[in-house]
Amino acid sequence: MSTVMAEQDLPGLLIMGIGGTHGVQESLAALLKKHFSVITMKELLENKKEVGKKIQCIFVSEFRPTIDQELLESLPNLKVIGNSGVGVDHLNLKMISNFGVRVTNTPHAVADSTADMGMALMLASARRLVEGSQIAVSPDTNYFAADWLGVEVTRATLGIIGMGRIGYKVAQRARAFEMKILYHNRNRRSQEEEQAVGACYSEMEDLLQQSDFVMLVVNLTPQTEKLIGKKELGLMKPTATLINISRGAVIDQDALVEALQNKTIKAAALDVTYPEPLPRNHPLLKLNNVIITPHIGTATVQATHMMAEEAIANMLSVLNCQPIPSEVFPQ
Ligand SMILES: O=C(O)C(=O)CO
Repeated sequence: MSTVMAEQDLPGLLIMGIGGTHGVQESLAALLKKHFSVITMKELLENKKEVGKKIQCIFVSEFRPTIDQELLESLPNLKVIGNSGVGVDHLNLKMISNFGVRVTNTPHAVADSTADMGMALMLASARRLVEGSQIAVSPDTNYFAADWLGVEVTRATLGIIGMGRIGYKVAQRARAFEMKILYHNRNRRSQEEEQAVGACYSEMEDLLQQSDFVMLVVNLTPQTEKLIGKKELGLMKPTATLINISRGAVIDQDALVEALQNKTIKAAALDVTYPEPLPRNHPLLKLNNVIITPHIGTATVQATHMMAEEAIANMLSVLNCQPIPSEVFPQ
């Protein structure tokens, strides 16, 4: 007897995202279809009453759509929202939990690609890659590298703010560049963990004063909103670079613009901004000491697949009443 469930017997899963015809890349839709009867937003909107009853899970892919009260009211059998990604600041956790719905995230799948992105931004900013690329393709071929010298990250001091999974992976990578690594975190890492990557715990103020590169890797919470403002930027060296791979709102962006314009700090490299994308007339887009990428920390073939796999495992655990690998709770 076959143990493969017929499509109509699989739990209904709503995909919320904007890529491809299913709301995610086709390859991810195929992965999800092995375990779920996949329903698109369009199908739900066409027949809310009937289709709504079938949905037990929502898979939130990369584009952070709104999950509001009205949507939750239309899904009486919803049990879990499987977020693809670690940050859940786009979800109203309290409101969702009032509906008895669990929320899960994917902290393991995102760690390597996001840490790589932090390193990529640090190196790109230090070695002025974006400017270099523009010069290389410009009509003016009469350029001198000596006019736009970069700096080396090797043996420089890196201050990591937020030493969770991603922060720690950044430290592992930075060690290969012989960097002096300072970190600040709510909870200090064990001595063994610190020694394994050669990282020293530091108070925020000391970290900001001593680092050549400051990298933000914290979750966005009410405690970390505008964690880096005028005062903190003022503590940084005028030769220092601020790198953000967490969330845009962790920085007071007006203060950052001012600090970059006044050369309080040398440069910024941001994978995240507030809002995303920035309005095209935003002053950050006019500065040549800034690199901005469009929140692509996990935009790799490998990470998107691992995130889907981690989210699937989380959602199936909820449906099967098993221990949930990565559940997120309201604060
Ligand atoms: O996983 C997330 O939430 C990210 O934003 C990674 O860049």
